[in-house]
Amino acid sequence: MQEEFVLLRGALEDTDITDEQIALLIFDIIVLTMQWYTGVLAQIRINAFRVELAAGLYTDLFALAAASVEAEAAVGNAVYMLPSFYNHDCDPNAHILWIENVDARLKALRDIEAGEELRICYIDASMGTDARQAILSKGFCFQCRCHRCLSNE
Ligand SMILES: C[S@@+](CC[C@H](N)C(=O)[O-])C[C@H]1O[C@@H](n2cnc3c(N)ncnc32)[C@H](O)[C@@H]1O
Repeated sequence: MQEEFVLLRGALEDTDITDEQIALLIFDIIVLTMQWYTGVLAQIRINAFRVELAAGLYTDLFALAAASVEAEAAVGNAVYMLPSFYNHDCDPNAHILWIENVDARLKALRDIEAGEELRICYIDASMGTDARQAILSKGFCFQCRCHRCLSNE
C-alpha cells in the first residue's frame, strides 16, 4: 500500500499540476497523507460489491447462486455508480446479482409498487435486530432506520 501511495504522489507530480497546486493538495486541501489514502481505500471497500459470477440462465438462479456460494466464487470487488445509491433495508425488495459478466443486475424480490424505493440488503439479514444494528453502525457508520429495525423485528 505504501508503494501505491508513493506512486499516486509521483503521478501527481508528473502531471501539469503546478508545484503550488500540489502543495495545496498535500498540505491544505486534501492532506495527501497515508492516513488520508487509507481512509479513501476504506470508503471504497465499504461501498464495493463482492462480485460473484453465476454463469448460466436466469431460470436456475437459486441453484447457480448456491453453487457460487459453495465454491466461494467471488471474482473480485467493484464499485458501481448507480447501485451505490441504493439504500439498505433489512427486509429488502431487491437484490444485486451478476449473470455471465460483471454487469450488475437488479432482481426484484417481490412485487414493487410504482414509485416505491428500491432497497437492497448490505448485510446478512437473518440476524436479530441488535446484531444487525451493531454491524451497520460499526461497519457502515449509520443507524438503520428501515421498517424492520424500527419495529424491532
Ligand atoms: C451507499 S449509500 C446509499 C445512498 C445514500 N442514501 C445517498 O443519498 O447517497 C449508504 C448511506 O445511506 C444511508 N442509509 C442507507 N440505508 C439506510 C438505512 N436503512 N437507514 C439509515 N440510513 C441509511 C446511510 O447514510 C449510509 O451511509
